[in-house]
Amino acid sequence: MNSITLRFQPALACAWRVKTTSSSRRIPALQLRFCYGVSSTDHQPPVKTNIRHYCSRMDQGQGMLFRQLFESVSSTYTYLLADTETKEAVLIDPVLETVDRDIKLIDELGLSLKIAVNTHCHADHITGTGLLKRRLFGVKSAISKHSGAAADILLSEGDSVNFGKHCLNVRETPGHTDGCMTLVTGDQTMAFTGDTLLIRGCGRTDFQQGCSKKLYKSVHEKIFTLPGHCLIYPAHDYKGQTMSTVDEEKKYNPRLTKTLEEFVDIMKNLNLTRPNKIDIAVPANLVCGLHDV
Ligand SMILES: N[C@@H](CCC(=O)N[C@@H](CSS)C(=O)NCC(=O)O)C(=O)O
Repeated sequence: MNSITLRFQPALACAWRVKTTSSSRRIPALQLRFCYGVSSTDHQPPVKTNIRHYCSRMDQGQGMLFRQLFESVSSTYTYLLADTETKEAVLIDPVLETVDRDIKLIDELGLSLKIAVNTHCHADHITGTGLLKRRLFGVKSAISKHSGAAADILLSEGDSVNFGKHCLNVRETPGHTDGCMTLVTGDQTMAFTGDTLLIRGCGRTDFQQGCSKKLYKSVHEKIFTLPGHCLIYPAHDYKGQTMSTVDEEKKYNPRLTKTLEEFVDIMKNLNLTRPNKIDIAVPANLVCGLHDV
């Protein structure tokens, strides 16, 4: 079992003492444009999303800061989690175009970003991980070892990503891709499901290493076995939904409440168009979103 503990790494601790504040860790670089727009999937009505920069939800009362951030072109959620005492932070699924926003927030909150983790090798947008590594001193990238992507930390089942007194435990949930993971907080109150489980939906299984049987098994064995009150935070939502719970999805998910055979049939007939950016996003994400990082 591989535990990525941030607090006690001597090399990093030394680096932090030299570079005392999070803003001093910044490396000035690219000016990125914010993109706002309209997003949709084929089978869902388009939703105008340009009024929402991000939504937020604060603190479970356990000394954990939590923010849900939104990128409106790819309808991607990025999640910022931090220990309110040590200020160590983790970012889940950052997007290239919103790196400036993320760095600004991290600075404003006085946090020190330690790990930028991707729940899988995304096909619809380029990850912000590489640029974050370039812009913020000491940030490590992380992704599943089954993703085939390069990163500083290659995660697998049972590993944990620690930030201060908090942690995210890795559950491998293949199906949308082979390297999909769900990250679960130590107290099992929050699960970051990537594209494995979406709110009242799930990730498509028609490209990369997609397999609907694997996805069904992953959801039923690794997510639906979490406590019913565990909050579900997906990597995308195309309808403005922000969160769900295990109990809700077990009851109301129109795909995953079906039998395996019915599910496979539903997934075969989604008829979704290929993501617009797939041909640039996948090769870029295999190298952390940027070459030479
Ligand atoms: N139109 C978007 C892509 C939308 C899409 O395919 N979303 C994926 C997750 S990102 S690879 C998905 O699994 N959707 C499942 C669903 O039921 O919508 C674009 O061009 O980027």
